[in-house]
Amino acid sequence: MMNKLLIIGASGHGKVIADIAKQSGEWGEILFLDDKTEQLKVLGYPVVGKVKDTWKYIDECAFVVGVGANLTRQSLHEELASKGATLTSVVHPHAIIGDDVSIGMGSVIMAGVVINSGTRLGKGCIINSSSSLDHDNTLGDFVHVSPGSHIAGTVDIGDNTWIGVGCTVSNNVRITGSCQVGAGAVVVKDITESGTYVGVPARRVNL
Ligand SMILES: CC(=O)SCCNC(=O)CCNC(=O)[C@H](O)C(C)(C)COP(=O)(O)OP(=O)(O)OC[C@H]1O[C@@H](n2cnc3c(N)ncnc32)[C@H](O)[C@@H]1OP(=O)(O)O
Repeated sequence: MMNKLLIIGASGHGKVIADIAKQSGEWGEILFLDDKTEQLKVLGYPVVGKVKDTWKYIDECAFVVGVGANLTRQSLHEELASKGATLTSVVHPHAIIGDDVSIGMGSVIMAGVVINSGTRLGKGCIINSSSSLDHDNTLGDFVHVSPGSHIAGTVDIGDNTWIGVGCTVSNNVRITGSCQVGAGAVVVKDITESGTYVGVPARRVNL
């Protein structure tokens, strides 16, 4: 098994992934590729090049995309997959993951998360700090559940949907793909059309 982790993106989200990877104890070396930073090290880990340098590391590293924006994360993830890169998930040792939970490749599970049994996550998801997914949820690909959000049981969330910080989603609700659910929203009914939803109860807004 590879013991070098290469994180694409060295900004805030990438930095948190590096910290989780270190705490997991699973990686001997942690590296970044980043197109913007001029820093040689971030959080003490070397920035070894730009995203175009991926090919240099493809045989020796496992990869995870450390970009919060769902569509950008998806496109980088898919580019890596098409080049034959090994994509990996990163799970904080203080996340509680129940039995019969599946986590798609390239997903990141942060500190304080609880995921209960029967829940399925697609690839490239972010389950951010102190959020919870109760039993039998199904999340598509490249979903982001922001910090402190709570998703009750038997909820479906479609591809690329972003659940903002501090949201609540009631049980048995379906949220279609490509939605933004604003900070603090409470979703109590199915959301069947992509768009932005805010408030309590959550309603669609045209921003
Ligand atoms: C570790 C991390 O940091 S993970 C990232 C966590 N971040 C988040 O969860 C952020 C979630 N984002 C939001 O809630 C955003 O406000 C969005 C996506 C809903 C809307 O963003 P924008 O399109 O930039 O809207 P903007 O800020 O201009 O607000 C437009 C209007 O909607 C209102 N509004 C915006 N967000 C919300 C919200 N969550 N709930 C209620 N009203 C809202 C604003 O007050 C404003 O109203 P006004 O026109 O009467 O002044």
